[in-house]
Amino acid sequence: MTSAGIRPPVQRSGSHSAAPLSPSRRTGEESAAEGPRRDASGPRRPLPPVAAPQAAPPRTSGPGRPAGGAQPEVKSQRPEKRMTREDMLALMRSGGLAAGGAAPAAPPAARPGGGTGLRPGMPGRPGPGMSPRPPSPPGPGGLTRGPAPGPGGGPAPAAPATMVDEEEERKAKGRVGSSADRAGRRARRNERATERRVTSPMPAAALLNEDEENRRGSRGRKSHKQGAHRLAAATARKSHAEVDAPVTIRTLSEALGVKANDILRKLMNMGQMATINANLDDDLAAELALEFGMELQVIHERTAEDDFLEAFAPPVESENLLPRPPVITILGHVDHGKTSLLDRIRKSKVVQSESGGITQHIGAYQVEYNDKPITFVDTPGHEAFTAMRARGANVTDIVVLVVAADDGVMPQTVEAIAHAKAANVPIVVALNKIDLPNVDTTTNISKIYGELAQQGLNPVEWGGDVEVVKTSTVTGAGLTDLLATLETIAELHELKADPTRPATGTCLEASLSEGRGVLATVLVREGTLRVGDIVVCGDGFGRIRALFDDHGRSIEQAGPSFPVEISGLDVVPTAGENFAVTDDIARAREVAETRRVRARDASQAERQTVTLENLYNRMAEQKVKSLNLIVKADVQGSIEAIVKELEKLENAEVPIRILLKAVGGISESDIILADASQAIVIGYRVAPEDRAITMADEKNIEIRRYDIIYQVTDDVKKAVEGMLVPEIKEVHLGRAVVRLVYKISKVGSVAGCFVTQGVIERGSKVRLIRDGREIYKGAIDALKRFKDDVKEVPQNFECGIKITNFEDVKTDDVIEAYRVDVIRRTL
Ligand SMILES: Nc1nc2c(ncn2[C@@H]2O[C@H](COP(=O)(O)OP(=O)(O)OP(=O)(O)O)[C@@H](O)[C@H]2O)c(=O)[nH]1
Repeated sequence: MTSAGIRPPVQRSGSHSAAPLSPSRRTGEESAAEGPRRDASGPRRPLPPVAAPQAAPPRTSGPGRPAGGAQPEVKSQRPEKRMTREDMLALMRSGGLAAGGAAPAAPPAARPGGGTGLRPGMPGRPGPGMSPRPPSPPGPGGLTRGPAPGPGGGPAPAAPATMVDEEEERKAKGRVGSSADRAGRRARRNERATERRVTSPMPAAALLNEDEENRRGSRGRKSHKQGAHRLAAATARKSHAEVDAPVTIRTLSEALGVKANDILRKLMNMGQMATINANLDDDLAAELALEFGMELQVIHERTAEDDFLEAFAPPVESENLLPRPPVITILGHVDHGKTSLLDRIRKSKVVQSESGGITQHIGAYQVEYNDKPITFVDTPGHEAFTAMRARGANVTDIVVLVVAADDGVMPQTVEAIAHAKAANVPIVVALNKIDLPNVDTTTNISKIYGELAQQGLNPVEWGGDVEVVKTSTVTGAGLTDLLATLETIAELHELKADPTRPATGTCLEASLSEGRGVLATVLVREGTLRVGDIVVCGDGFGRIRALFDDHGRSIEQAGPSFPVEISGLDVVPTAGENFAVTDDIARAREVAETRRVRARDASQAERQTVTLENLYNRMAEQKVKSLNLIVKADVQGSIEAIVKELEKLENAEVPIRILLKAVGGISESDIILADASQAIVIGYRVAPEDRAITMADEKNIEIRRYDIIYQVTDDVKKAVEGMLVPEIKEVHLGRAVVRLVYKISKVGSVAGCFVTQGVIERGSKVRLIRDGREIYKGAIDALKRFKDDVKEVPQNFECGIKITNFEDVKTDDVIEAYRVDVIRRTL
């Protein structure tokens, strides 16, 4: 098989929109998107002793605060500690509240007189207590006044910095000038800082920069540098990013503005290891981007094939859609009369103008019934039928299942049923050879009806929905009924196509003929194929030199559902390949050549198939919609027992489809069916044939062998449970009211908050409530207490909150924090 098999019809138009975050990698209760949270099952931890006022170091008016000194400003013994303006400055200084940012090593001096910088009633912010002050030199103790950071806060990591700082740092790195130069630069910076102090109505950020300069000593330079990168990443955050395909960790890191190491860490959390230059598939890249709060668009260069594949877009409802003939495939057990049935139908129902003996030229033909054509595809058996489907070419609208009345349902009948069911097409049973004298029309037929019903084909006569037509290819009995039934079913399905489009369809068979070159029998599905059309078929292309119908007559054009033989392709395509007409020979060549290259690559690439373990992922990716099983067992009794047990696992959300249940070893046919149907093969006390093992290896089909029934059901149950959409439970954490909003350049709006209830946790989800109405839903990007990143802030404490991608936060807004628990469901 080449990469040229039928592909999904609609292709991207220049770019590929990243898929939404797939739940595939978040099994159970783990979900990185939910951010850090407590164990859903465990009781909430007691609030940390963040605010123990007794423990608070005393505050002094100077930068250095000797331990145990007086604490004149703090009169209240309440656990509440209001965050002062200095605190907030320190908070911003520490990296503007960037997630993962860290506290600076040293804060500015504490404000004499204290003050509650976050108090809403503060006159004309900044008020007296917040009057801009030049930064003080760092001192021991810094702003660690009041409650120490909660246990979650931990030791302050490396300090982040602003983009400006990063720029300075960059300059500093390449510094070659004299100390005089540096002094000059510093003077200019101080000048700018003074200007800012004078003119800025909200000098916090300005102060931050200046103070950053001041406190940046040789010792702090390294940590600053680390912090600068971190902040650069954080501040560069946006809600949308674009990256060219193929995406690597490196290019993704650049596009998102986050460190490659952080991406690698996320990947590791997902259980995947990668190197910085490893290619990521688009979905994974998008998922990783979402982990950093960004939507990712992967830009793919548009190729000739992308344009070409647009031809396969499904027909749009339009006035051009006209009824088309049904395409029928005949399947059944060996010797039950498939060929005879086809011959008989053809001989008796060929177009009247046909004269003389009938020679079947191609593997498909049309007959007319009630002046309407019906197309029959003459495939050599259900394996070919399924192999074609495995290539994505589901050419059949209806299957006629031939069952000999003297023989009944046989192993290959069962297989044929499975293949037809897997193709999801209606089945009409032709109960053949009813002319045979040993066929008792009552006993034999009701026995066969029972066998059919056992296979899920309940005859209409028994109140089911499967039409069974009694036929004889010897007498011709029932053939007209069969055609009438097929016509009715086709009408019910309203099969339509647009004959005005450029033709597309499927290659049914192909060969190389001496003198005539490459000949391919194709079935037109949409549009009209004409002599002279430029065609790409699989990895071949060419201009159609001649068209022949199923009687070998040269024709000029062929419409929907019409089988024709074409000549003019440059290479022999494989049965099941698609074809499409294009108007540009250069593009046709380009597409064909690209496909040849891809075919070579694809043969080396690993196939993505379904296993019991990866079912959940595949389902989440919408690549699998049910659990498809093929059950082969030693005896009928085992099958019945397994099926009965599996029925107990039935549920509406994850249908279990047993495509085939049969006695006997696992054959190649089973593997082909599994391949085409994304099914898992279950062998109960049976072994696979050698060729089946080889094929299963080649196609990466999972064969699971058991000898105890409960092991089968246990495994299947686990798989079904894994496929159930997990329960999403929202857990309220706490509320905080916004008392003051700081706009910090390159960081954005930081809400100075007071926690009124519960606890606010870093990484929790939030709702922003204004005047009783929810106006935004998002997540906490950073949570600070004074200068420190903290894991959580309990009731009656102040904190700084930066909400991811939200700048419109206002005083008196309420921030409601919650977490989302993803609970794995069981049956
Ligand atoms: N009496 C009787 N014999 C039939 C009928 N249909 C087919 N046969 C005979 O059954 C035998 C097998 O018929 P085929 O048409 O070759 O069966 P098949 O299913 O195509 O067989 P394979 O191609 O080998 O899978 C032939 O000898 C036919 O003449 C029927 O309706 N009545």
